[in-house]
Amino acid sequence: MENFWQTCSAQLELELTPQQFSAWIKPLVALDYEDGKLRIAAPNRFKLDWVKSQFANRITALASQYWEAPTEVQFVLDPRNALPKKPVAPHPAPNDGPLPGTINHGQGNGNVAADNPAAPEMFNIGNSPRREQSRVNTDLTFDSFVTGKANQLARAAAIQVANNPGVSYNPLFFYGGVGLGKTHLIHAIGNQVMADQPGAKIRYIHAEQYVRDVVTAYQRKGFDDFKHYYHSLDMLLIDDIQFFGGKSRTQEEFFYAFEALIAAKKQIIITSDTYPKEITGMDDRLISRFDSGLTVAIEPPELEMRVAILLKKAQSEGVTFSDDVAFFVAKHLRSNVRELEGALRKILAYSRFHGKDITIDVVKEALKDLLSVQNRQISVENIQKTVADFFSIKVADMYSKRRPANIARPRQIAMYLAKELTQKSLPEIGELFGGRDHTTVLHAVRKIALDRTKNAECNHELHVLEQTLKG
Ligand SMILES: Nc1ncnc2c1ncn2[C@@H]1O[C@H](COP(=O)(O)OP(=O)(O)OP(=O)(O)O)[C@@H](O)[C@H]1O
Repeated sequence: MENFWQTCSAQLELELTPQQFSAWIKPLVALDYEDGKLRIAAPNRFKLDWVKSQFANRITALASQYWEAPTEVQFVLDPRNALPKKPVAPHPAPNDGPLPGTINHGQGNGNVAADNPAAPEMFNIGNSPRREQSRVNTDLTFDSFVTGKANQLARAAAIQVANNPGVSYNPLFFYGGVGLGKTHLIHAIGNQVMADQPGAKIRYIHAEQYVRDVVTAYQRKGFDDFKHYYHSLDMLLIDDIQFFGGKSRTQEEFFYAFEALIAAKKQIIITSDTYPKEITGMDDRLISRFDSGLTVAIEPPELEMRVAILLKKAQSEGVTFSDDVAFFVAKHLRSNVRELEGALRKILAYSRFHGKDITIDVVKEALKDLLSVQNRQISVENIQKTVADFFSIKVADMYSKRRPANIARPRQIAMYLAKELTQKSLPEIGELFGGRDHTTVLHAVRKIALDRTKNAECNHELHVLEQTLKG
C-alpha cells in the first residue's frame, strides 16, 4: 500500500507542474487497499471534489497497473480534518497553483477569510501559525542548498542579507534560468530570518499571486487594506517578478509597496528569469529600483555541482548513490536542478517498483526517455534547415542580411527555436545566424514568444516545427 502510494505520487509528480503536485497530490493520504478497493483521503471537501474530478482516472489507472487488477479508487474526507462543507471562494488560493482554490477550512477559526469566503487571500493571516502566514517553505533552507561555482555568489549574498536584513543590499535581486534554485534561495533567507527574529513579519509571494491579489483588491475596492498589509511587512520575498511585465496597475501598486518598504529599511528580495533591464513590459522606474541594491545571477550548475546535488538529494531520500551512478546521470542531464530532481525521482520509483539496486544499467532503463531526448541533440543548423524547408525559403537566407518579411520572420522563428531547443547562448546563436548581435536574437526570441501567446496560427506553426525537430 505505502509502496504503491510512493510510486503513484512519484509518477504524478513527473506528470504535473510542481504547483499542481503540491496543491493537490501531496496533501492526499492513501488509507487502505482491500478487495480491489483503494481509499484515498483528502484534507477538505474542496480538494476532495477537485482531485476526484481531475485526477481520479489517472490514479485509478496507476493503481490498476500496480496491482495488475482493476482497482476502484474511492476518495474520502480525511477523518481527522472532516469539517462541515463551506462555500468556495471565487478566486484562486495562494498555494493552489493555477487551479481555482478556496479558503482553508482546516484552520480558519475566526480569521477573516474563513468567516467571509469572499475575502481576498492576502488577509488570510488571522490565527494560523506564523510560518503558514509567511508561506515560507521550511524544506528550502541553506543547509539543503548545494553550492558550486554557479551559485556561490548568489548564496553569499543571500547569507549576507539573511544576517543583516534591510541593511546590506536592498533590494536583493536574483536572476537566472528555470529550475536553478532562485526560489530555494529566497525561501532559505526567509527561514533563517524567521529563526533569528521570531517576531518578524515575513511574506513570500509568487508574482502571479500578487497580480491576482491586486485584481481582487481592485474588484473589491480594497486597496487600503492591500496597501496596509504589504507596507507593514518586515520582509517581502517576491518570486518571478517578470510576471509583472505589461501589468501596469500591479506595477504601480508594487512601486508604492517597494518605496515604503525600502524607506523603512525593510528587506525586499526579488527573483526573475532575466536581469532587470531585460524584463519586458516593466516600468523604467521599477527597473531602476530593482537594480539599485545588488543584482546577482545564478548560472546552470557545473558537472561537479550536479553530482553533489544528486548525492545529497539521494541521501535525503535515504538512498545511497554510488559516485559512478551520480556521474553518469550528471553527465547526461545538464540543464537545471529541477531536471536532476525529476531524474532522481524516476530512478527511485523505478528501482522500488522493480525491486532492483541502483546501477548504471538500472538508471539507463529508468531514464530511457530522458536520455534519448538528450542524445538526440538538436543543432542550430538542423533548426535552420527545418524552418527554411517549412517556409520554403533558402537555408542561406538564415545567415543573409536580407530583410524582406517573408525571410525575416522565418529567421526570427528559427532564432526563437534555437534558444528554446538548444543550450546555445544568445551571442552564440547570433554568430550562427550570420554574425548577428545578441540583441537581435533577443528581440526575435521575445517577439515570437509574444506572438505565440496571441496568435493561434503562429503557435500551431511553432508546435509543428518543435515536433518535427524533436522527432
Ligand atoms: N543548489 C541547489 N541545491 C539543492 N537543491 C536545489 C539547488 N538549486 C535548486 N534546487 C532545487 O531544484 C528545484 C528547482 O529550484 P527552484 O524552484 O528554486 O528554481 P527556480 O530558479 O526558482 O526556477 P523557476 O524560475 O522555474 O521558478 C527545487 O526543488 C530546489 O530545491
